[in-house]
Formats: sequence, structure tokens, C-alpha cells
Amino acid sequence: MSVTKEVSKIKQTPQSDKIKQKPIVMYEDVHKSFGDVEVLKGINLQIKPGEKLALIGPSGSGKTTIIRMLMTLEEPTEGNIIVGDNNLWKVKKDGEFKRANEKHLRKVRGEIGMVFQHFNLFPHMTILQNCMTGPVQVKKESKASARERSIQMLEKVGLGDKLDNYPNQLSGGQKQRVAMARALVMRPRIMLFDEVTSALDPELVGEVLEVIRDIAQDGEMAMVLVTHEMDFAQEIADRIVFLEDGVIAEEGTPTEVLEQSTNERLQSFLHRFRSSNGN
Ligand SMILES: Nc1ncnc2c1ncn2[C@@H]1O[C@H](COP(=O)(O)OP(=O)(O)OP(=O)(O)O)[C@@H](O)[C@H]1O
Repeated sequence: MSVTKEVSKIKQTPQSDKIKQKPIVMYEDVHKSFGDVEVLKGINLQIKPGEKLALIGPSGSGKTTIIRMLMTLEEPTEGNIIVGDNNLWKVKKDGEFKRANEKHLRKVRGEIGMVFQHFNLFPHMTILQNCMTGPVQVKKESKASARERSIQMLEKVGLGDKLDNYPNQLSGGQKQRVAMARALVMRPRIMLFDEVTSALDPELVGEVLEVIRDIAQDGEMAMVLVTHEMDFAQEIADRIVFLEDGVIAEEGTPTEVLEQSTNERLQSFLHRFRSSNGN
């Protein structure tokens, strides 16, 4: 596996440089309801190119919903989400904003890669075929070029010797690494990781975190991690956002949020979290 073990040497763009850049993602007063229940109550959030953001908060606070909306899997009830120069859900036509069509959503979605808790691999395809499908079918790349880059990515996640294996021949950690290679091969500008270690046996968590650490070395790609791995969030994130009851209750650098904040709701969450993890 090509991933580095020297955690402290992760190269990140200095925070001061990132602050100067134009955001790659903007949530503007985003609300989301399911039926009568308002799950997100006015989210304002900006993500800069290359920024590594960790989203933490209690179960049901809306973390997954925030990132599913960015992947266009859910539509906001109110507010805007802007990716690059594109308003995700609305397009300007004849001077007026109209609801975005599927073609527009596909284009914006092409900038974003997502890895889920469950690996969602195609069981009837080898892992190489799993990786090649996106570039060939969605980006209309030649099979030769898709194959070459898929092999590179599978090598990057330490699976260069398993190209012809089927998903059911792999461990959970290996399947999750395939899912990451499959997302990376699409060359996203933003990668979303939703609780990618929660379905894994504890002994397999480390290998997956190590790959994320390796991916984070790419200074260009923004990353949003929904995670319960608090130490990992502290290590890897430029910024931590604490969500509770559908609002951003605290945000800042890992030190500001995890060590210095006096926000009572955050303190209570961290206390509950640390008690249940035996810390
Ligand atoms: N498709 C849906 N239909 C109805 N309710 C939903 C749907 N998706 C999410 N919810 C509800 O929205 C709330 C927020 O869910 P979400 O999955 O975003 O929370 P979360 O913070 O990611 O939680 P967890 O840490 O448990 O994954 C929950 O109460 C959930 O039940």
C-alpha cells in the first residue's frame, strides 16, 4: 500500500491561503423538511477549494442530509447551494431562476465524489470494472484511458493486486477502499465521506482512515467528512463544524472546537461521545 504512515507530515494548504480563495461550495440559508419535520433550519456554510471539513454532531442532527443535498440526492426545501459558479438547484433562464434540470444536475454532480457507509459496489463486476464504469459511461472516456487511471487509483488504495477480484472476495475495508478509488477516478473537486468506517469491523477501520489520510494530501481537492472518529477529525480537518438540531451550533479549527469552545451543547455532545467511547 502506498499510503504514508507519517501522520504528522500531512501537507495542507495553510489556512490563511484558503481563507483568501473563493469558496467552491456555498450553502445559503438552506432549510430541509421531511414532511412536517424541519431537519435543517437555515444552514450557512462555505467550503474553500482544498479545504478539509469535518461535520460532527449527534445522530439525527442532519449531517447526512447536508452532504446528500450536495450530491443532489436530496433537494433543499428553501435556500441555495452553489458549487463553483453553478447554483445547484436553480438555473437562470430568460432573466429568471428556474428549477435546474437533470442535465444541469449531472454536470455539477460530476465535480463531486461520494463514499458512503455501505460500499455500493456492483457485485457482478470485478473491482477494476467497478472503477472503470464511471469514466466510461458517465464521462465517455475511452476504455484504455479509464482502465489505466483505474489501475493507478486501485494501486493508490493498496489494491493493485486485486484488480480481477469480485467485491464478495474482499474484506469490508478493502471494499471501502475500492469505493474510494471508484470515486477518485472521476477526478472530483470535492470528496464527500459519509461515516465510511461505521459499518466496518474495528480492526479494518485503520486501513480505511489511512487511505483517507493519503487522499487528504492532495491539496487541491476539498473534502467533507461526516465522522464519529473524533481523533481523526482533529488530525485531518482544517475546520470542524458541529451540527445540532439542524443548525450549526459551533465551528472553527479543531483546537477551537474540540479543546477551547465553551458552547454548552458542544460540551455536552463531546462529554456523551467520550463517555460512550470509554475516553
Ligand atoms: N428520506 C427521509 N425521510 C424522512 N426523514 C428523513 C429522511 N432522511 C433523513 N430523515 C430524518 O432527518 C433527520 C436527520 O437525518 P440525517 O441522516 O441527516 O442525520 P445524521 O446527523 O446524519 O444522523 P446519523 O449520525 O445517525 O447518521 C433524522 O431525524 C432522519 O430520521
